[in-house]
Amino acid sequence: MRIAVMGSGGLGGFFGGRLARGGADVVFVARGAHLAALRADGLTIESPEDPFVLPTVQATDDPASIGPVDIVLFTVKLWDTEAAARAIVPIVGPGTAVLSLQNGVQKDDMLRPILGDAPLMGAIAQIATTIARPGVIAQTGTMQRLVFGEFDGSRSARAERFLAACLAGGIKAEIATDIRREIWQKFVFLVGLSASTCATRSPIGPVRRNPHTRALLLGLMEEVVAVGRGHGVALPDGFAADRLAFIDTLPDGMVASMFHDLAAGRRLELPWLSGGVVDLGATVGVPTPLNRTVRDILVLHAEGRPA
Ligand SMILES: NC(=O)C1=CN([C@@H]2O[C@H](COP(=O)(O)OP(=O)(O)OC[C@H]3O[C@@H](n4cnc5c(N)ncnc54)[C@H](OP(=O)(O)O)[C@@H]3O)[C@@H](O)[C@H]2O)C=CC1
Ligand SMILES: CC(C)(CO)C(=O)C(=O)O
Repeated sequence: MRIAVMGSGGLGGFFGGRLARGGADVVFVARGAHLAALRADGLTIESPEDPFVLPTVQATDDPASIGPVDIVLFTVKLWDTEAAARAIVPIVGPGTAVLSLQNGVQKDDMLRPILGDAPLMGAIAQIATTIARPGVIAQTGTMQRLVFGEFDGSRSARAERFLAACLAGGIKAEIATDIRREIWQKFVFLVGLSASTCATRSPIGPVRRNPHTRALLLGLMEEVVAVGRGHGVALPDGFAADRLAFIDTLPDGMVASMFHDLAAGRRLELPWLSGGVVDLGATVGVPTPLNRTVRDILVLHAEGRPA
């Protein structure tokens, strides 16, 4: 199976590395010092449960040079989506599936005008990874799960083939029957975690223990559920409370990736997290005052600190 990883950072480097280890023919699209390191020294995955090194990998900054592929793992930050989507047009053939593992619920709608409906397969990733240094991806914790599926709910041959490639590489993967709901379910949790930890500048432990911030966390997630339902997604009753119970099982020091970006003065995916909740709420008349407040508190940091 020939796979291109469009954006070989924390997420793409980790899953692309495991797919290559499992025997897939993987080409990593990267740039700058990270690309130079991948070419010179291969890819290193630092992980508490399963570290490994691929001494040589195929890496390029020019997707057009790759030729048609079976799968594109689309793993750039959300602000790079349109440019990266245009760059992969030459490698998307009639049988190619494009899986955006990005966060948020608007990602596939951003890809659709550029790539069309047919290549898109829905997907979510549950993992915590980052580029530790050029050529090196670090995984925090041991959680790793990849869920994907066709938007029409069918169990397609291309999804089955990709599942087999994932399992061969040691990825905990599964095919979903309702991938849109899966994407929203992750969104509920992620918006709660990112908004509450970033707004309070605190990891999740203290947030969930204090009654005021606990209520804020629950309220943020309840708004996402209401917006999702407004958009026709069958999120179950009590789903926000269910996610709060899940959050109670996380380590005290857990934060969202947006917290790391905020702390480091990097650009934020805020417009597609709490900002996305506000925008999508407005289109269906669902009020989102808590997410609006978080967005408005953080918006001055959304472009990152000037260099
Ligand atoms: N990391 C994680 O644990 C998780 C991340 N996600 C989501 O996945 C997405 C990706 O996140 P993450 O992997 O952390 O981000 P990273 O910044 O680590 O990786 C993205 C990589 O793509 C590169 N890139 C962007 N555009 C191009 C281009 N045109 N050509 C070549 N390389 C390009 C970036 O390069 P440069 O640095 O030069 O911009 C960067 O190396 C986000 O939406 C995030 O929310 C979801 C679940 C977990
Ligand atoms: C919460 C987590 C780590 C789950 O994958 C995530 O997606 C993020 O912080 O961006």
